[in-house]
Amino acid sequence: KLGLTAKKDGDFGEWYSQVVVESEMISYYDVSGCYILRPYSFAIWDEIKNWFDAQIKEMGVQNAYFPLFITEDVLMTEKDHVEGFAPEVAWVTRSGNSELDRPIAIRPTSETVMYPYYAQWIRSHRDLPLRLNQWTNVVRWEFKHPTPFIRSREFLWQEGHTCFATQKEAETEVYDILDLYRRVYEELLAVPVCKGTKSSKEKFAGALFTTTVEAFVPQNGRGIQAATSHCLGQNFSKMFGIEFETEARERAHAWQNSWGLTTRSIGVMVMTHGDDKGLVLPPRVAQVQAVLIPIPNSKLGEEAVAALAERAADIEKALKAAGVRLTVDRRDNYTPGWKYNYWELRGVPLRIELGPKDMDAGVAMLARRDTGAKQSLPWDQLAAAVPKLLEQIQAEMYGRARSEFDACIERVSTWDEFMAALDRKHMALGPWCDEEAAEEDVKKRSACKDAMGAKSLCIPLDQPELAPGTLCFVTGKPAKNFCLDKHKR
Ligand SMILES: O=C1CCCN[C@@H]1CCCn1cnc2cc(F)c(Cl)cc2c1=O
Ligand SMILES: [Mg+2]
Repeated sequence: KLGLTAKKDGDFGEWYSQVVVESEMISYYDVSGCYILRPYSFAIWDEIKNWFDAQIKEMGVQNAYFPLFITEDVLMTEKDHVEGFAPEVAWVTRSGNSELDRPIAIRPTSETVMYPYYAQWIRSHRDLPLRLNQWTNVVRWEFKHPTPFIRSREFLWQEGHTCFATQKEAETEVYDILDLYRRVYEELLAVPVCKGTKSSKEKFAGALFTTTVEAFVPQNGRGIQAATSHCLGQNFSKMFGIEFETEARERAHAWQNSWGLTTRSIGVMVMTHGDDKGLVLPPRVAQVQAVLIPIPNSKLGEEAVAALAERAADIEKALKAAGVRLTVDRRDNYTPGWKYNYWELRGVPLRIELGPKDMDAGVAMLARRDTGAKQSLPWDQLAAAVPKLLEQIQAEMYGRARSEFDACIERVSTWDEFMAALDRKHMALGPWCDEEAAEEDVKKRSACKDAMGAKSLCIPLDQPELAPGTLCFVTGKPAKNFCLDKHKR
């Protein structure tokens, strides 16, 4: 069975689920909230991992691996840090048929696993900076509706945990990493994001401040936290005793950061670019960037069949030599039309047709997956043109998504304008006093029968001009900055 029955502008959730399953990215699994990442989606995680890993290694970050398990005592090192999260911690309580005398937690994140050892390893300023990262899975037994890639009880991520001697070094890294996250989304996944700082209510309680890249799904008006980079200050180093002797022979607590990007990024890419025919993959992360489909004409003699096979082999060789990740679909048990649907469903950025007319004319017909545009090219121009066309597709996919994202942000200065923007499933960028009371107020006043009110996504790093005397659109107090909000559903 090929193709989708749901429409992206119809039942979005059903459309999304069909796309990720029919394109063979995901299989549902018999433990609820868990999914199988099949090769087609794992290849995208590989691309993201290869790029990001090379970047952080260039910054001097090293990879390591810490255990999956956390003892109850260690997890509870900072009771109030954990208490809000306690319901989502998964525990091992027995092995075989013998109960463990103390339950052991499965890591939901690794601060409490790593930091007691950071305290052992860091003694002197010479041991700093210590910058470790791990590519792992984590488990959070969430009860909200699970969605492939977006919210699952086990997911893959990288978690970076770094220690510095000074606040300045730590803060610089927070923003360096945040920009790498922006680049993962904008340059690899062609997904626009907004860089910002979380409000005090939305930030991670253990952090001094939290920075984030926020994505947006116009179809359902939902903002999505796409990655996060925290400055932890000295909160955790004081909690875990990560102290060092400074050059002036004084004792000081390390300044720490932690930062994470998860497989949610794949889901955001699917939601942003997919259409009613299925996936649309950005060429940078597409395992198959182009598929060549030779179309034999059974009426012609075997010399035509041989010529087609030879030409296909020539084109394959030339494009692979040009660095194009190409597949040739030579299956003789499917029609060309069937193959077109098959590769469109899988979002392959470029189809190259080689039919009888093309053979006569010495050309190949190129069809773009993102726009459907077709163009024919002489064989000897393919090796130069196809890589450029793939780059053009990447840039235009980003450009279209960026302008749609920007069109979904409405500047507001009054409560009514704020509610109107949210009701249009847009984000609202408004001047506010940046106080928790204002956020509580927004959440309560905006909660109407169907939506659960609004929440703030972030305080964008890139702030509009705040005219003196501008008032908070919620409390009427003097505004401090602009905050980006969206409907919570
Ligand atoms: O977001 C990141 C980036 C990567 C490293 N970690 C931080 C903070 C994670 C917050 N957080 C998030 N979720 C959690 C869930 C839990 F069950 C427990 Cl016990 C703790 C947490 C928790 O601390
Ligand atoms: Mg959570």
